[in-house]
Amino acid sequence: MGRVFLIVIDSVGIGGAPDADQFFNGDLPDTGANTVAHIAQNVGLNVPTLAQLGLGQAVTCASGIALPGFASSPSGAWGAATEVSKGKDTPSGHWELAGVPVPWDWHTFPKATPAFPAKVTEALCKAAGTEGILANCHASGTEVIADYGAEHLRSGWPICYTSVDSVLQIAAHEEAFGLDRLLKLCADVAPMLHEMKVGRVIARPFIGHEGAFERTAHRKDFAIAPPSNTICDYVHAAGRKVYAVGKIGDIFSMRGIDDLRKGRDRALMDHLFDLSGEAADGSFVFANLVEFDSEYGHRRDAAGYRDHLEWFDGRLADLIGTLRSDDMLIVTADHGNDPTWSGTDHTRERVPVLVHGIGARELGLLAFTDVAASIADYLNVPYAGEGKSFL
Ligand SMILES: O=P(O)(O)O[C@H]1O[C@H](CO)[C@@H](O)[C@H]1O
Ligand SMILES: [Mn+2]
Ligand SMILES: [Mn+2]
Repeated sequence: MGRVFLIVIDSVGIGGAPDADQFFNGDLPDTGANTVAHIAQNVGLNVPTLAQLGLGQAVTCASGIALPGFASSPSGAWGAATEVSKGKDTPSGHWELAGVPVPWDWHTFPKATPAFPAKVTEALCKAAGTEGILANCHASGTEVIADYGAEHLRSGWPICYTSVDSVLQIAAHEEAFGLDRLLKLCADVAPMLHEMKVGRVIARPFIGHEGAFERTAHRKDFAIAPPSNTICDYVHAAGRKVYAVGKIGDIFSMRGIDDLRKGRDRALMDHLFDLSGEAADGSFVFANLVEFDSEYGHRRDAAGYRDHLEWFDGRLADLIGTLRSDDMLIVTADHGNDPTWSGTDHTRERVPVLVHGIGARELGLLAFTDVAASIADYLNVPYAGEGKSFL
């Protein structure tokens, strides 16, 4: 029996979200944001594997923009999916791809200083054993450690910040503050934040000294559990194996997941090659590659984003070459993060749905939940979630 490989390339949006005007970066709405098209138009983009799967057609389907130089007759099945959840964040996107649109309004913090209400600050101080916290505002994670890292080393106070997403992020020095202490701090305050419908408390450890602080790979997300069964739960309940690669374990609070493999994107691709060889018959491999978003999208680095896409494209060609003829592979995304846009936040966009293994055809405009319904259909497992199979 074939397997399904679902790869979320984090933030690789293709524009055209009908509700983009309701989402903002600073004062500017996300209307017109288009991660893939703007990278291609501004710094060039050579991704023959994704193009062959139908990326160019998906961009046109999502946003009406025609990209020159992309394959004219794809050999994959291609579509563009529209999100309905009222959040342009990672959990919203992944849960909805997994069949569960978010049923509530996320709690976000105001763009003010202090951003956090007194009860949250008090809980942070109590859990950290400190007199106060640093930052307490909206910030970019690399800038906030450059701005407050030295003060953090002097005072020992954790650096607490947020964004337009429903997050409370805590940055602390891995050696001076301690990684275990940071993780415990996040775990201690997470239940209170989840109660407030704040989606995630995120540990953001860093190392280095003044002028040369650097985040490490030990980031950990403490996320609210999905409100109902996801495709992982359905596949797992049917007695099939579910393999998570990258952040997927955190995003789904490990629910319905049998096996977790982590690392940076390059290592995650290696895990996918291993799983192409060893994943069980009828299993589901669910991967997230985050560096498009964390290293290039939020940093507004279009050339870096392009280079990472081109690296992925080459590895994807090789990965497809190792799959079995009865496997299905889907490449999609969870939201946009247009590196040419204003601000440093995600952008509300449609996402590509590029499918290898079901022949060449146009899937057209899809719902995010159609991805989950199609995976259940392909694996022939009972599924009572939302969405319609595109098979
Ligand atoms: O600037 P950094 O710390 O990377 O923050 C980003 O990471 C958060 C979680 O993905 C997002 O909400 C965004 O603010
Ligand atoms: Mn994301
Ligand atoms: Mn992000």
